[in-house]
Amino acid sequence: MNSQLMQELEALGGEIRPASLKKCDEIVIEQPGFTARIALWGGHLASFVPFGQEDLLFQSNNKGGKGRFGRRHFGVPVCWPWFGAYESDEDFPAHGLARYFRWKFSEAGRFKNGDVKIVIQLASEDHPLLEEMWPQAFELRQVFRFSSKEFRINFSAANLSDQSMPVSEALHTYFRVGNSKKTEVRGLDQVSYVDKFDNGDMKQQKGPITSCDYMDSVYLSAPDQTEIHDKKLKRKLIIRTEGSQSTVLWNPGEALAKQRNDMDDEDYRHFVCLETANALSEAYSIAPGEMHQLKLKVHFEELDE
Ligand SMILES: O=P(O)(O)OC[C@H]1O[C@@H](O)[C@H](O)[C@@H](O)[C@@H]1O
Repeated sequence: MNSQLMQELEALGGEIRPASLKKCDEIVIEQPGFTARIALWGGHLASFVPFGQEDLLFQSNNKGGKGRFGRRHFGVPVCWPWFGAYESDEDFPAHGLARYFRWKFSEAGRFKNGDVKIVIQLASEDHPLLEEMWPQAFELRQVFRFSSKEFRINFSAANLSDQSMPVSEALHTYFRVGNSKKTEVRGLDQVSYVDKFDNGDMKQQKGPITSCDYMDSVYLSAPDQTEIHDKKLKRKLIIRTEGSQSTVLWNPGEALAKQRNDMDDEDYRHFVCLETANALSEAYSIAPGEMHQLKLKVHFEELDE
């Protein structure tokens, strides 16, 4: 780690700490208004705790799946360059490669208004296995922005190859909630969705989603603002997106959670995945030399309902 970068991080009240995940390290920023953690292995926002609040992001105590492509469930994993199963090779992991490699810490500083800025990057040339599995050269970048009331993630993917690059993707946010069964998602009324728990049938949402403990739905042409109303933790999370056509809602529910070794039986009660995505028919291509950005902004407020 270069010493100037470390000094910039320290000036923000930050440090690099060893993390249990894959024996790799993480960036920890402690400010009067919040604490944030960014895991370098898998390159994602792991935790964001505003002062006096519980984490906005879920953390599983389960150590996750075994092996090179074992999954753990916390924070905002990045699914890229494919969402879901990889159809051409069933040995490839679901949800792409970006969450299985170590990212590089590249910048620490502040935005003009004082918000904290951290940047991490992953390039295909950084890892021979990445180049082998996805031969088209690319560079990914995540700019994290933190203030006491919100976090933002600006994820960009550049196609450095000379051929069009097919992409489906998600910022697969594991939001922490008090009780998934008593959590509502608003903002998707009248939106059509693919119900993956019902043979992929196409349906239309009527009103809010009033219980979030068993669902696997890809909302297409989804609006760019949704809300999670958490009655138990008495807070409302307002989620705004850019560059994303699809919104995915996922929670395995009790029975499926029990069948999984990579999460604890009760985990499903404490998260709702609301994913900022381009999935299924909304996959797209990045032209040679071009890039695409996916932006997520999560703001919290007290819920007085
Ligand atoms: O890879 P993870 O974090 O275990 O998430 C898996 C889930 O991710 C969701 O995005 C999918 O729609 C589900 O079908 C899938 O089971």
